[in-house]
Amino acid sequence: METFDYEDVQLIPNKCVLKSRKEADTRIKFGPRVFKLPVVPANMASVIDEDLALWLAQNGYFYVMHRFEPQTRAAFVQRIHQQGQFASISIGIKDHEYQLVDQLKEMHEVPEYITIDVAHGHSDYVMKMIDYIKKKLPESFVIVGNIATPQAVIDLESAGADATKVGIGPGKACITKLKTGFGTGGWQLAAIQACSAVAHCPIVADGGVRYNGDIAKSIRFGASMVMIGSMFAGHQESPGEMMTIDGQKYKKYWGSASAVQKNDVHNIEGKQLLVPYRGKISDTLQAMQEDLQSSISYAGGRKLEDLRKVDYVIVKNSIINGDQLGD
Ligand SMILES: NC(=O)C1=CN([C@@H]2O[C@H](COP(=O)(O)OP(=O)(O)OC[C@H]3O[C@@H](n4cnc5c(N)ncnc54)[C@H](OP(=O)(O)O)[C@@H]3O)[C@@H](O)[C@H]2O)C=CC1
Ligand SMILES: Nc1nc2c(ncn2[C@@H]2O[C@H](COP(=O)(O)O)[C@@H](O)[C@H]2O)c(=O)[nH]1
Repeated sequence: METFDYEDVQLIPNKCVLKSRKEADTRIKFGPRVFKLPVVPANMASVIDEDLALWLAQNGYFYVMHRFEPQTRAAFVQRIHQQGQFASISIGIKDHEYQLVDQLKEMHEVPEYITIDVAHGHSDYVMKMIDYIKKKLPESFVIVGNIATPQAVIDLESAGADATKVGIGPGKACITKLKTGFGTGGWQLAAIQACSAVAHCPIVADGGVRYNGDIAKSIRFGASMVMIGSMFAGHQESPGEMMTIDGQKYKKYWGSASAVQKNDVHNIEGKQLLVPYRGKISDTLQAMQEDLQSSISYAGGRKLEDLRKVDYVIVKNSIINGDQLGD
């Protein structure tokens, strides 16, 4: 298999058919709804909270609320539905997580989207949870992750997944590749290509995006939606604490499997770091939209799908993407 990552690939332009980049359509139908952009902030406690989730929904963006305040999830679904917005939550696979599914069913509060969020998603226990959700809440669109291989896509789609989320180890706050030797770190883009080649359902590319152009590359290699953590963690609206060092502003960004998140020292596969402060999230989303419109124009197209057809070259190869172990 040919391996490559975001920084190894350049897409090749085609003749432009647009008078203005504003004509390029970045909308995506994902599950039951259409969103302005094929981009979603990561379902991490350092990236999203309930206020940001509501803002994203109200403004036409997809969101996935994290699962690290487990007792608040049912009330969140109820509250966001009362405000006329869609509910999109995360769930784990431990025994107590089945009670949340039961509770939502009893409350008649069906989330439009449920993301099964575990480190190693290609698992019998994940398939058991898919089966349970599909029996109890069949109207929910179920996204399942994280995975790294075509076989995982095949198995999870067979088990009922409506979308699969690809990316083990490419994240900025991730140390899985260093601690376990496993994952898609250094070949995340090739993993997206391999997984999408067998997929019948949408693929979410998750982790490793460092520049807006990586969104277009993700779409080119088969993603329908792109999940991003570090590039969304530094905003005014982001949950992390603000810090000022030598006059520069930063926000804290920590992994979901970090000691900070787990409050534990066992099975740590994430770290905490500082990311530059970036101001309002609406400005970042606007810039992402403009850059993606420009990408569509370079592709010689009018809409997102036109990115799928462009040629590319591999310009070099990388392994670790510049990431390092934390303290
Ligand atoms: N995308 C990525 O590269 C990664 C993402 N993460 C994120 O960190 C968070 C915590 O994930 P996770 O630890 O799975 O959540 P949980 O703590 O909920 O663990 C999931 C369950 O699966 C079991 N399990 C078995 N094998 C594994 C394995 N290799 N890795 C993890 N669990 C395993 C765990 O048991 P036990 O703990 O006893 O083994 C536990 O019961 C999630 O949000 C996840 O997305 C974490 C690592 C990698
Ligand atoms: N191995 C780990 N991966 C993690 C952890 N927390 C989150 N993640 C994954 O990273 C992406 C975001 O990646 P980024 O490159 O955009 O910052 C996120 O969606 C998860 O899949 C962790 O503790 N360990």
